[in-house]
Amino acid sequence: MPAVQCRMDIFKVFNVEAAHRLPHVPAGHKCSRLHGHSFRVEIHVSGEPGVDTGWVMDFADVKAAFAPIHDQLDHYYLNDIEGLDNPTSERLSIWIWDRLKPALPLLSEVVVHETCTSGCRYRGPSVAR
Ligand SMILES: Nc1nc2c(c(=O)[nH]1)N=C([C@H](O)[C@H](O)COP(=O)(O)OP(=O)(O)OP(=O)(O)O)CN2
Ligand SMILES: [Zn+2]
Repeated sequence: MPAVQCRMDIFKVFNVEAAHRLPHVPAGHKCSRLHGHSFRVEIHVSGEPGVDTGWVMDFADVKAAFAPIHDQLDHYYLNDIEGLDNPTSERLSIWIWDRLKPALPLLSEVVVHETCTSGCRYRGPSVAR
């Protein structure tokens, strides 16, 4: 009998206060104006819990990996940040993934909640065929 596989997804949630505007929306669109959000960012990590630790990885290590990214975003005007000149939820998810993945190889998903009712879920680049 093969050992039971127990792949799990763990996550940690971070708050990012930031301002932005969307430069490519049609004239008169509300998001062309400068405004701010309390972004909620979920960082998901997938793997098998260790036999002894009982965890996929320590939540504190997820927090430590995300800290430099949080520092670059929190209380900033996102459009000023390199690579975020058009800071949609989609672009922000990719931006976070690209910077976090090297430090967090088990990263499986980045979720950006821009408001209580809208956001983006990104699971990394599609595999080229
Ligand atoms: N696909 C996307 N659409 C929109 C984005 C985005 O990043 N990706 N962003 C915005 C705006 O930045 C806006 O702040 C959020 O839009 P919206 O959900 O319409 O905000 P509301 O709070 O007004 O939504 P309710 O309908 O009142 O819940 C727009 N679109
Ligand atoms: Zn917005």
